[in-house]
Amino acid sequence: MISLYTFVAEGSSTLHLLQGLLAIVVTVLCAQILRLFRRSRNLPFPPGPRPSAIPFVGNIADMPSSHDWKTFYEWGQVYGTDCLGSRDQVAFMDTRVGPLLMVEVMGQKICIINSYEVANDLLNDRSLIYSDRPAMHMVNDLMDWKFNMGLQSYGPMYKKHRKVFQHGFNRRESNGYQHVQTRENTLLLEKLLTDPSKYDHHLRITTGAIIMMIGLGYQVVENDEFVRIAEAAQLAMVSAARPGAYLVDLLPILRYVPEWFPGASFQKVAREGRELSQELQTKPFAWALKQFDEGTALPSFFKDLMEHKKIASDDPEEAQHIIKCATAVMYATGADTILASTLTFILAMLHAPQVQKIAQEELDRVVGTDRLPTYANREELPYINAIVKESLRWELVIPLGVPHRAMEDDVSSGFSVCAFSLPEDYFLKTYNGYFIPKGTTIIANQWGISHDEQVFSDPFAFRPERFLDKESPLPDPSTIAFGWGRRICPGRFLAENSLWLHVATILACFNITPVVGDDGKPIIPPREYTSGMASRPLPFQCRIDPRNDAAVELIKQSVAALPESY
Ligand code: HEM
Repeated sequence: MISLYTFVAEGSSTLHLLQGLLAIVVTVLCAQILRLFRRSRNLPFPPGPRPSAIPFVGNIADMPSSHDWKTFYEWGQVYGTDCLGSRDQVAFMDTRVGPLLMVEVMGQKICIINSYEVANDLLNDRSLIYSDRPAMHMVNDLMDWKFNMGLQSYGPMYKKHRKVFQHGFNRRESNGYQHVQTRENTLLLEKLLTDPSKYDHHLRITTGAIIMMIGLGYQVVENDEFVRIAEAAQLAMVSAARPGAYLVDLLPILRYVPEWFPGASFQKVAREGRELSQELQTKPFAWALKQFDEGTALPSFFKDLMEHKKIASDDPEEAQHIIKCATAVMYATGADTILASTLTFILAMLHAPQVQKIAQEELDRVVGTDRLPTYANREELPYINAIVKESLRWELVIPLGVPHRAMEDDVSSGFSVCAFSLPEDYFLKTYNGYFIPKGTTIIANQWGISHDEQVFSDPFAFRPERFLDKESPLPDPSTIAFGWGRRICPGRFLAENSLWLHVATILACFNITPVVGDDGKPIIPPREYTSGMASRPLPFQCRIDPRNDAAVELIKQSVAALPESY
């Protein structure tokens, strides 16, 4: 029997035990709070413009309204040397455009990377923690672009979507589509011969035709409805997807504000974008499905996936949904990007006429003038290959890439010898002295990286020669222009194949020259580009004339030799 004394005694020892436990819990909690406090107080974030004194709004007033990549590059020059890090790191950072910056907008931290090394360190080497996407409420939720795996969070469903792209557009599969690119490109040469002033229109049709045939087995026609839908939907999306373009991305509650509410004009933009997105997802797919069911579908990415549904998912319904999304993504993103890079190449030929001459000399020497260059000549044409690289570097199709998101605090093991002493674990919690917390949006300023003059000297000049120096090779621009790590563009092999053929064959057959003004002087169009997630040259005039009679004859013969249809 327990006496009152024992009860009190046992009760008091239980009490002591509880007190002891409580003390431990409180100590652990305090330590955690202190750690968090110390982290937020002491661990420095990367440098950047000073935020507003008004709480929460942060750098909203500093954010550019267009061509953000140029502002971010300029910020790099201003804030570049404000860094911690090892002596080597300081020397490295002192001489460069600021490699890593941070701003905060409405509580959202945004890291901007201006350096190839930092982009590689974070987005390639640590892609395990940097492969997510920010939520992008305007585009994903309001405009219904959730179908686009390029904007999806990194998780099991995203991985299924990504797998079908890896399967369809790895290097070997992409090379399997060269016959489509060759045919459509030959038809492009004929159009350039007949009506050169509409070169941009012809290129638009060609890039659309290539993507529609490869994606769906669909042959485009003049004023094609599917091309129109894809272009309009894509345009709406890239305008809205620019980081910080819409407040709803930072204040998701605004999603519920009705369209009629004063100041809610973004809801109208969203509704129009949503209608286009829905057309994009359903109309071409319904056409392709009909062909497939009737047994008349031509070989394509779509047909291959329908015949091997298990690549997408073991569940047939889910598989069909993934295939529908993948084909819509393919023609929504594929055509415009290839078009933009080819337009950049044409603009560059006006800015660097000597490049054209050297390329034509190489083509005449290696390929001759009685046939068109083909993919089989690729290895033998280093200067043409260098023009393709320089076109991807000189101006970027997606200047800021697609934003990534840190899924964890970056706890790299970077270390440093500093002028002042810091706790031992300090550099275990930072990237070269800076702390990048979970949830930070990461923007790789691909335009800034490609114009870092410590890497690419005279970065604004179009100089393919820079890639011919075997002694000190430069980073390949395709390792910048197509993005990073696990989110790297899965269409890059296909895109490079298209761009290469456009460059090689256009230069083999035509001279690209400026139009001449009334004063008899050549008019070199300025390097002006559209703003948004994707960018392309503003419309410009140029002359595209056949090099000689032999070139005219060559194009005619090449077209005549094409098979009637696919
Ligand atoms: C010159 C042409 C192209 C350029 C410059 C380009 C560039 C890019 C870039 C920068 C990204 C973001 C990568 C990242 O998050 O780090 C991307 C993603 C993507 N691209 Fe491309 N791209 C091109 C052509 C294509 C083509 C032809 C296709 C389709 C076959 C395609 C399909 C995609 C897809 C599906 C994604 C999303 C990848 C993901 O989030 O996992 N792209 N592209």
